[in-house]
Amino acid sequence: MPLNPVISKLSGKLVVLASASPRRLEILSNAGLRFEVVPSWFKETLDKSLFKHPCEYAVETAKQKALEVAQRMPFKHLKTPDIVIGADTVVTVDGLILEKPTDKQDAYRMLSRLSGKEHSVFTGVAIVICRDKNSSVTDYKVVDFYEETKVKFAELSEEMLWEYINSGEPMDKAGGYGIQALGGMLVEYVRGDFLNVVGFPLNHFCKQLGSIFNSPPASPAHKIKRDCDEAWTLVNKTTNGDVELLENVKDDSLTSVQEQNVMGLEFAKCNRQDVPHSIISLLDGFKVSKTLFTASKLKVFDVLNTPGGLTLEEVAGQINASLLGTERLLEAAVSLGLLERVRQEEISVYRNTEQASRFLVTDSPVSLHGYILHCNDMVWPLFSHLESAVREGTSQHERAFGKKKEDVFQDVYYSKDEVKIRFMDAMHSIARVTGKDLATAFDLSCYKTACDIGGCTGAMAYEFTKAHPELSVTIFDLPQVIEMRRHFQPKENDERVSFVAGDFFKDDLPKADLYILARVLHDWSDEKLHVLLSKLSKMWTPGCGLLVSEILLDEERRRPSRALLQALSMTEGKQRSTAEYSALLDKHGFTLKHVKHTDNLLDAMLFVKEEQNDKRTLLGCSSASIETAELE
Ligand SMILES: Cc1cn([C@H]2C[C@H](O)[C@@H](COP(=O)(O)OP(=O)(O)OP(=O)(O)O)O2)c(=O)[nH]c1=O
Repeated sequence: MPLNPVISKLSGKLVVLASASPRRLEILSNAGLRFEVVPSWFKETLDKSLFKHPCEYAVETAKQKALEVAQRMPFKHLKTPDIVIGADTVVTVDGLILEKPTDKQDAYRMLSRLSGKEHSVFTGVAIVICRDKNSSVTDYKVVDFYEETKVKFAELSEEMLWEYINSGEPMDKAGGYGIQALGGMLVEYVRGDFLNVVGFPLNHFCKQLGSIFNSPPASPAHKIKRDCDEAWTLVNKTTNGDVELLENVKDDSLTSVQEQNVMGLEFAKCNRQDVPHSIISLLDGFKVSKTLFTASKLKVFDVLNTPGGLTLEEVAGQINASLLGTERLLEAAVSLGLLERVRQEEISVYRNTEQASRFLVTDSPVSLHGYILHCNDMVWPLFSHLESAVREGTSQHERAFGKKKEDVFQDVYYSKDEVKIRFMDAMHSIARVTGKDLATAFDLSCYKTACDIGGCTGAMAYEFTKAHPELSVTIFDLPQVIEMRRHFQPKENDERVSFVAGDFFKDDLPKADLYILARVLHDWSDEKLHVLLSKLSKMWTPGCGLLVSEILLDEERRRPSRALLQALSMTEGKQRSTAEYSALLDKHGFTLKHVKHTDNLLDAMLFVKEEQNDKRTLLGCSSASIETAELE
């Protein structure tokens, strides 16, 4: 009697392991599974930057490995497998994904990065179920999942490192080590499934097989909480009634994983059903935000922007704060992955993680510092009156800032220079982080002049001119904003960027081929927007385009929660879905042509006006770009 009844269900089926890994072969055959090995030819070259989380990268690679074998076998091996199993193991540390080292130097870089630290090992697994529909067509269903294990390395001396590298063991292993052999000596502790580190999460795999092959799940559906978004989208698209049970818990599982991820807390440990992990994370969310705000306000990330890092005493001295308070702040920031603590010559020093250096240091080109301070100084006080906002259905500016507000932009935010600059800095941060993605979201080669309405400091405009050498951009914003923009002079001077002062609700807009409305529409009610959109519509000439950038809600208005949370403190505007924006603009004759979900803070939509049937004249773009401009 095999230990796991599911394994026996596979007897008589052609099961294929799409992997050359001897470790996977050993783990699965030790479990009593009978299978053939057909190594995958899929090259592990997916663009890592396209994945929100390393687990998604590992899962997608595993899926591609398995599908490649499933599709090749009927032709090359002249038989169709029943099940193909693919897997991919990656090590993640400091926001980086480490795969197999390319050479000894690469192994050295990986291992010295892991030295003295805890890291995560993710194995993504894909189970492809193949069914011959007829002699020439095979139907594939994919179930995928991942497992995370935490591993802590001891401090490794140079001598140990090189001795281990010269043993040859690191070269075919993710992260450059093999925990099951000599590499085991480098490890202080392991949290989670050991076999997952070795390359295959056997326990989780058996549970998944149980779900697929009809045996009732070992416990209620929540068992699958650790699966990621991609996996269940696929299940949803491709599987039959058996797996719909899993699909039903999709939303719960996503909420749990996503919310925890957003807060920078550890990934859900969802094996325990009796602990409300996701609720605890939500409960702690405000502490997480405030830790980030405080560290940013005290310029901890600027102070730590030095190559070697600083001791606690040095940081406390530089930020002029108490030793105990600084220690608590730094330790909390370490736990959130914002800082790391390493031992150097018997003393502990703190240093920025790569993410912090990139996004939290004030003078980084993509710094979020300005936006973080805005959240601390302007949004936090509003949220502390959320209960009143909900009861009254009104903005809480008066309670939070002691000032009645008529027009949020002119009265509260822009009343003092210091406040103006802080607000502009927030917009400037967001524009710098999102600008490149928005500028390259669509083929804009047919436009020569653009007008960025409410373009603030011009940070977005500079990204557009950088991406499009033929384009000139005029920023149209309030006179006070244009006057204050001198505080945000760009490093390089670009003569193709100019500024015009005016109020987009009252004054004439500059003439342009392309209008840009980035992060403007959500701030206003439909009624107010009709004023702006009518004006835009009147100035419209054939060939013009309108690029709208916002956080786009899904059609059920459930995600991303970032948009809905932002709405809680909004004044008169609202967050909208793509269809809602489309309907709003449609009233003024604008037709949505293309939508781009950028995976950045803002998404993009491109609108045109179809006054005649001849799209070519209207868009003024080449026929090739017209085809790609069709709505997805
Ligand atoms: C971290 C770690 C990884 N590994 C191995 C597991 C995997 O075989 C390898 C990660 O590379 P993978 O690309 O996941 O797998 P692979 O190239 O060996 O095989 P295939 O692509 O054909 O499936 O690293 C260990 O053996 N021990 C360890 O401690």
